[in-house]
Amino acid sequence: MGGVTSAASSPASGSFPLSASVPASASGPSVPSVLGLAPVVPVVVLADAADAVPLARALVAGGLSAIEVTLRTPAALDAIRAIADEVPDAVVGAGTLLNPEQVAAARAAGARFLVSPGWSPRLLGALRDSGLPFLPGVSTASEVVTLLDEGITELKFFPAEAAGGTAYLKSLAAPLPQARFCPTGGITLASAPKYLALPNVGCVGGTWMLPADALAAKDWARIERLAHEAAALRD
Ligand SMILES: O=C(O)C(=O)C[C@H](O)[C@H](O)COP(=O)(O)O
Repeated sequence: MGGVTSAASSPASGSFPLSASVPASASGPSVPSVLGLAPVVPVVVLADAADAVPLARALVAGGLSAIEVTLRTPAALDAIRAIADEVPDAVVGAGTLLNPEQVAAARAAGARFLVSPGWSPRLLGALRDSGLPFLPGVSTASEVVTLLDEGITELKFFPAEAAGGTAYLKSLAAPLPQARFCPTGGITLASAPKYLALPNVGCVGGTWMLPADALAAKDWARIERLAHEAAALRD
């Protein structure tokens, strides 16, 4: 596993104007890889932070211990904090990060990895400086080339199904084999194995194990069963 290499390699000087606006990460030990955490990462949208701990316990019990909590709701930071404090077997991360302020807030809440649906130079600088493993979202070959040039080899492919799915990822693998992805967006229990079989895919993200009606009913047993089914995809 290559790990998140952004801290290790700096762009060739003058190679791309982005270099000027992306602060170099503080040097330090390399951080673990998001793609190495788990084959399936549940993407959680929580309306009520009180649901965070029982939900995380159900996911962990089902075998999904890397959990991305999206910053799409006001409850998200409290949810991350609660999982970090009370579910030691979970590895909680923050998703839907759009700006440096959210990166700082997610890190302070206890997020251990960071995910964004896309990237900007400012956001990328904050992700790098966080010292945490991160996955910036991309959906085109040019973005992959741009971020590879910045020394970043682990990426989220979003929105996976809408942007071209497995065929697109296969096409990227030929010229850009060093880029590895966590495809997310529209992936299901049925389609996940096709993604996980690709050499440039390290994990997939999705919400299929978190149906809205199960969340609304606080049906943690059902979510645990669905998590178990998803976790079995690694076998
Ligand atoms: O919130 C983010 O940061 C995102 O990038 C969006 C999520 O990855 C998708 O919402 C996944 O949801 P499904 O398509 O239901 O699997």
